[in-house]
Amino acid sequence: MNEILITGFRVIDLRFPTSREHIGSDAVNKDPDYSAAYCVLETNAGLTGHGLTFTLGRGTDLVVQAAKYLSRYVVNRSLGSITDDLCAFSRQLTEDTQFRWLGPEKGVIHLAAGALINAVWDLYARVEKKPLWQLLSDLEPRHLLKAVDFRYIDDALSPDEAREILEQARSGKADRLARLKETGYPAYTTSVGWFGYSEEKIRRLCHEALAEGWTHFKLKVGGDPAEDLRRGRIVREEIGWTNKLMVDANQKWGVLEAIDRTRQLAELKPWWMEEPTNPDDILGHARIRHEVPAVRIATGEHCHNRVMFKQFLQAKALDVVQLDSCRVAGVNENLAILLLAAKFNTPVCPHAGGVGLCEYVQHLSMFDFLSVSTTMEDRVIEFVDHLHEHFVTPVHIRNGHYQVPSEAGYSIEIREESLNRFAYPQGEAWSGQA
Ligand SMILES: C[C@H](O)[C@@H](O)[C@@H](O)[C@H](O)C(=O)O
Ligand SMILES: [Mg+2]
Repeated sequence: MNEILITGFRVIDLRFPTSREHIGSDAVNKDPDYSAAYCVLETNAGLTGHGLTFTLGRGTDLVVQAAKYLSRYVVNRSLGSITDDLCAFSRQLTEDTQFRWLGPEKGVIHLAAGALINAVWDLYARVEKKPLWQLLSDLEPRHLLKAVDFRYIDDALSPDEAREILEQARSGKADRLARLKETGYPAYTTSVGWFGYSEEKIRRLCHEALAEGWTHFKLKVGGDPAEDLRRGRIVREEIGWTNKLMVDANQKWGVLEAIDRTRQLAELKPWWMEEPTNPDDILGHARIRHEVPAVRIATGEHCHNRVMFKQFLQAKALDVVQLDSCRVAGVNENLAILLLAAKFNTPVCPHAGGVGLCEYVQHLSMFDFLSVSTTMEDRVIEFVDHLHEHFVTPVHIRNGHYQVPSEAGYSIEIREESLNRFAYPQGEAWSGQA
C-alpha cells in the first residue's frame, strides 16, 4: 500500500432539488434539498476513493471549503502512511492547531473531516478488494483499535475493554455471516411519512410498503398535536398494530413540551420517540426518558461526536443510538461509537436516508453484527427510498432487509453524469435557479 500515492483531490457541491416534492421534510427541516460535499481522492494507481457528507442545501459550500482546507492532510501522502496509524491521521484532521478553534470536533469542520476520512476508508477497502464491512471485520482487533481515538472516552471505555469486546465477538462470526447473507439486515422505512405528505399519499405509500414486505415504519411528528395524532392513526390504520411504528420530532420541542407530547403520542404505541428535544440536551433526554418510561427514546443524527454519545450513555439518556456515518469523523469515530454502545448494551439503529447515508451505514451495521454487538435483535437500519439511482453500487433491499453488499469499497461512489447534472450552481438541474 506504500506505493499507492494520493495525488489529487476534488470536492463537489452537489445538491438534489428534493424540497420541490417535500421529500425529506420534517417539523424543523421544512424544505431540505438533499445535498452533499462530495470528495474524490485520486491516486497514482488509477484507483479512486470516494466520500461525502450529507447537508440540506444552503451551507454545502462552507463544508466544501472546509474539505478543501483539510485535504492538505491527505494529498501527496501514501495510503500506507495513513492506514499505518489511522488514529494519528484522524487527529491531524480534527486537531489542526488553528482550524480546530472552529469546532472542536463539531459543526462544519467535523462534517468535512467525516467526508475525507470516509473517502480514505473507501480507497483502503478498494485496494484490499473488499466491501468496507468485510475489511473492518477481517482486521485484527489490535489493528482495528488503532483507528479509534480513545481520548475523552477512556473514562467510560478503555482500550482493553474495547479489545475484550472485539475478542469475544470473534466466536461464531462465520455463522453470523452466513445468516446475514441469507436474511439480510432488518430495516425500516421513513419514506411513507414525511411531514409535507398528504393523507392520501401516506395511505398509498403505507399500502405499497406493506406489499413490499416492510414491517417497521417511521412517521414525522412535531406539528399541531391533534394533527400528529390524526396522521399517526392513519398510519396505524394502514399498518395495523403488530408492525412497528416510530415517531420522529426532529428536535421540535423543549423538554417539558416533549414530555407532554410523548405522553400523548404513546397512544400510537411508538417503538421509539426520536429527537424529542435539542440534540445537545443530555439531561433533558434523560428526564423525558425517565418521565415517560412507556416510550423508548432515540437520538444521534445530530450528535456531534463520540464524547456526546459517551455522556448520553453514561446519563442513561437514550435507548437507541442513532449514529450517523458522516456527522462524526467518519468510520474511525463510528468504531468508537459502536464499541461504546456495545459496552453500554444499547442497540444501534443508524440514521440513514438523505443522500448516500443508506449506502454508508449498511456497512457499519453489518460490521457491528459480525464483530461487535453480535446481534440484530432490536436493531434496524433506516431506509429512505430516494436518490439511490445516482450511485454506482446502490443498496439492495429485499423484503424490508438490506442485502449484503459485495463490491469493494464503501458503496458511496456517485455516477459521473449525476455529479455533472446536480453540481451546484452550474449543473443542469439548477441552471437558471442559482
Ligand atoms: C431533513 C432530513 O430529511 C431529516 O428529516 C431526516 O434525516 C430524519 O431526521 C430521519 O430520521 O430520517
Ligand atoms: Mg430523524
